[in-house]
Amino acid sequence: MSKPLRWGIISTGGIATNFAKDLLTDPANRSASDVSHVIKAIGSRSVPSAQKFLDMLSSADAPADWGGKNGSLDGCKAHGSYEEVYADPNVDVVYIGTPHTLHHRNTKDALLAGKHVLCEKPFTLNMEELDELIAIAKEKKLFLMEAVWTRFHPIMYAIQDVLFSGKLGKIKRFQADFSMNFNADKQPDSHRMVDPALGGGSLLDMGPYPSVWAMMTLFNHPSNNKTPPNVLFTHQTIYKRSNVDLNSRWLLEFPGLGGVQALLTTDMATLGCGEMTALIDCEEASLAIAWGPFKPEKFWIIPHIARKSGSITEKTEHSHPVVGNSGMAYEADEVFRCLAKGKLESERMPWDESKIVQGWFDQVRKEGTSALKDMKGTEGQ
Ligand SMILES: NC(=O)C1=CN([C@@H]2O[C@H](COP(=O)(O)OP(=O)(O)OC[C@H]3O[C@@H](n4cnc5c(N)ncnc54)[C@H](OP(=O)(O)O)[C@@H]3O)[C@@H](O)[C@H]2O)C=CC1
Ligand SMILES: O=C1OC[C@@H](O)[C@H](O)[C@H]1O
Repeated sequence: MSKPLRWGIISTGGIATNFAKDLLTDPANRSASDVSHVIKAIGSRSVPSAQKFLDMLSSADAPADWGGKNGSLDGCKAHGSYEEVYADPNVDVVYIGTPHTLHHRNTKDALLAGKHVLCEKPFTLNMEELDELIAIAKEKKLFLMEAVWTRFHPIMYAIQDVLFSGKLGKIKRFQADFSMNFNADKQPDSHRMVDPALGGGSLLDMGPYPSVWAMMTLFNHPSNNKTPPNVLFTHQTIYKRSNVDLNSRWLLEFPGLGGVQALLTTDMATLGCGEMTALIDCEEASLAIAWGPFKPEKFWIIPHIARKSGSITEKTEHSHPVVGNSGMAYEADEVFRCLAKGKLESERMPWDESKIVQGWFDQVRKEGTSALKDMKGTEGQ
């Protein structure tokens, strides 16, 4: 195994907490004998908050307590600015867990300081920002990846195996949804789901998940030959209080799959059914993916028995849990493996696929009426 990968963590919010804890879990519990992660720096907008985060990691419960006991936090510094993490010589790669509108600024600063970057979803606010980051990564020969963790989960590989084997026949129709009630009315104006200045609304926060299922099952289907879909229509309903989108819908058509249509939806004010997140209707049966869209652990193959068609006769349940971590360690392992091989981008989460999804979001925003419609990014700044 190569040397441990030395992480710097930018921000101390909800997801940075989950990610950092997962770095401290035992890779053996997820059968990853070839990786090793250590955390060398925490960056927050204030020293007390960085220190509090470090203290929390140092006293984390199982399974994240493994790292503390095994030296993964040794020499970790609590910095009162993000810049100090970018400049820290003990850091190889920076994880960015800030609100959406800061992703471009933070990633650019880290790359310009010579660090590899794993940045939370959605990668950027618009295509121009993303193009600029990719150009910098290429020029400086640095690794760059959008942290779409679901791509690396055991269930994603299992679902692709079933669909790509052809045993369900051709895919005919697709729908995927992320609906959850964020109780926006009860949140302060500054909440990242409410505030347009932080990239609020359902599209940018929740949209990566219906998108990941469409990308991994349809776009990456061998018969599709990586042909990008057309966006047939888009719609957004607006939250009057702050003018962000309460829900978004967009309909894709995949010419490479004979015109399969995919309806993608997000809602931040409506609870979905809570059982299912995506449905893929195929010739021989349907494949239904359990909730939640970010980390389902089960899927079902459902025969067309009632309609007396299809060759599959039994409904079957398939369980593929995340093991020994909360689901974010797999993407960290991908970063380790890519860097060990000297790669600048991941084949499982390539730049071009981030760009396809970014293109959908740009179109949905431009065709909608939210405050984010004409919002300028920070590219070039
Ligand atoms: N992969 C996944 O499952 C998930 C991903 N996410 C993504 O992670 C990112 C952050 O989400 P989440 O952790 O829920 O957000 P939080 O609001 O919990 O945390 C965001 C952090 O960003 C830092 N920050 C810097 N500037 C600001 C600002 N102006 N306002 C607020 N915070 C600021 C703060 O850290 P500090 O004060 O230390 O600088 C803050 O704690 C988003 O991109 C989101 O889409 C979110 C949830 C799940
Ligand atoms: O990425 C995410 O997944 C889980 C959701 O609760 C969260 O809002 C979103 O950012």
